[in-house]
Amino acid sequence: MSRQMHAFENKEALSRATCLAFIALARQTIEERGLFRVALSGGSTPQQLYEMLAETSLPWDRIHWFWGDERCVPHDHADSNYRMVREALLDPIGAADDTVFPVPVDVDDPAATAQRYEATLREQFAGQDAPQWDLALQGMGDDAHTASLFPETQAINETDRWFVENWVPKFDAHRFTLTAPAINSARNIWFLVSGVNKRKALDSVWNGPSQPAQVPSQLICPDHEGLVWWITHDVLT
Ligand SMILES: O=C(O)[C@H](O)[C@@H](O)[C@H](O)[C@H](O)COP(=O)(O)O
Repeated sequence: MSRQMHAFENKEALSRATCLAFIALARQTIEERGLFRVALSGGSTPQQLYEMLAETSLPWDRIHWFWGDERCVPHDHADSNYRMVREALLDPIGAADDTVFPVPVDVDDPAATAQRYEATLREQFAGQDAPQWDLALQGMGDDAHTASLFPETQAINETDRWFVENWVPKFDAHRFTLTAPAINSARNIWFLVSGVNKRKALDSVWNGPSQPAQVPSQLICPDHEGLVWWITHDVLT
């Protein structure tokens, strides 16, 4: 597995660079295959990227938006990744409903929610062994989780399903997440990581012993060239 790392002075520079790279990749992909399918990360780091993308001009009708993970909350909840992306990007660009594929959260039935989204993904990526995203955007927590693959949780062991519910003891709540195989199948996987609080986690992912149960971001190791880490200098030891 080859992996690249680009380091930037601050989050604005990181967001601007990833925005330019996103535009280039999307244009090239749409030219070659007519459609660009991206699995979005939640959390706070990518929000500025989404806001910058909203100020650009792309063939939005040829971009399909999916979520790599979601919280077990209604779409209008402050913690919803869907709400964050809608406000930062999808509403400003006027994304058409048929290009947006949110996780259909039913807070009373997490299992059914995950099954329904899995069915959506298998429909959208029909005939594939795993969803071949053109781009999967990943964040990383200070515990080295990515998406909602948290240390010592059930979802990190899932290898057949593409999308699952995951009980996360630290939040005493369910989350929803792509499984590692359903992320590794992406043509391009970009981690966006910023903040001194991520330093230890990044070091454990890059330089530590292989222990994915405790360092879930180590599960993201595609067998191709497309893994790129976009980080700020403060994350480097
Ligand atoms: O739903 C989420 O929260 C994310 O998908 C999660 O995996 C996030 O990327 C990390 O927790 C980093 O979050 P920050 O970018 O807020 O540090």
